[in-house]
Amino acid sequence: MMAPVLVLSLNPALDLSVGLERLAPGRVNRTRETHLEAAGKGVNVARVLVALGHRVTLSGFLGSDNDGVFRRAFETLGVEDACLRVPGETRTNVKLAEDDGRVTDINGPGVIIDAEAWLRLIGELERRLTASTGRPRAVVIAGSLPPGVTPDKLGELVSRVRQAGLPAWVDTSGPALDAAIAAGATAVKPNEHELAVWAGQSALDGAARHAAARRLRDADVEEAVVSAGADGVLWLGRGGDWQAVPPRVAAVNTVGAGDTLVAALLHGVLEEASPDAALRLATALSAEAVRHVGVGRPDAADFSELQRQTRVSRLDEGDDAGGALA
Ligand SMILES: O=P(O)(O)OC[C@H]1O[C@](O)(CO)[C@@H](O)[C@@H]1O
Repeated sequence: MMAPVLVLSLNPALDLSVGLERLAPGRVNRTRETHLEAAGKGVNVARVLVALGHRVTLSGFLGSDNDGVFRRAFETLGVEDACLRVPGETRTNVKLAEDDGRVTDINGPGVIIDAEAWLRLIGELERRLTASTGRPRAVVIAGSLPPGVTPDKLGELVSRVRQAGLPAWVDTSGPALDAAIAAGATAVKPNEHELAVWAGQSALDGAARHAAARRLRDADVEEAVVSAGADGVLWLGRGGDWQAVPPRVAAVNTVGAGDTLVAALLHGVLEEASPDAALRLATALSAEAVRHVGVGRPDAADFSELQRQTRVSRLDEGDDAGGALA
């Protein structure tokens, strides 16, 4: 079994994925298929880490009124369920996936977290960070903040993880991203839009995106990772500046691709893979994810081929890197 990881999902979601030919706003639409799944960024990260062989404990908050789908998913996956139950329902997020690959996300705010629930989470985190056995090797905090959890509170989680001497990988956006960076997050993964917001610009591409990613790393982040859909991934970290471009795939549903990237890249770092092999695996798995509803499947029959077709290059030296992580 590979390194144990603690994942904090502060704002999980039931994802209702709806496949339809073309969305006609304001009209009656007929769906082709619908699929309800336990999700949210932290839950998706946990799924991928488990598929890659890690022991995963998931904590955070779940509404006690509708936790059945989550309980069953965690049991099936073999994820240790350390989620705290709070009164109410976990939000349902709707994902409208049209035939041309366009996806419309409709995400709810989440269940209200009061001071008592927050203290319970801090207690749970401290127990995990100081456990004499099964202590995690890394902590991932992924997703938006539910009502009642301020960016400062997210910063408190990051600080506690860092004070315990563990890496904190954070995938969030807006003021929460600022707070995570200020608190010393080890790694952050905005997408290109979230990076533009962070950089105070309307949009970023090419050299401007690379420059903003450099600023992010220089904000004292060890690993700055930027996902940009079919344009690929920028990874500026301790192993240098890297870029990966995935092979073209038929996009069915892009939801979960970024979560797949975070999990698979952390896997590579924990397993001490070379930067090019780690980035190749993570980028290829993220491309695999967009071919269907849900996260990337490392057991896909053509996964080695997807890795082989992923172009990885070093930006600060200019040499093309080869090799795939088995
Ligand atoms: O926490 P946020 O930013 O609202 O995002 C939640 C959504 O993100 C996803 O995890 C995909 O990244 C979905 O499963 C979920 O509905």
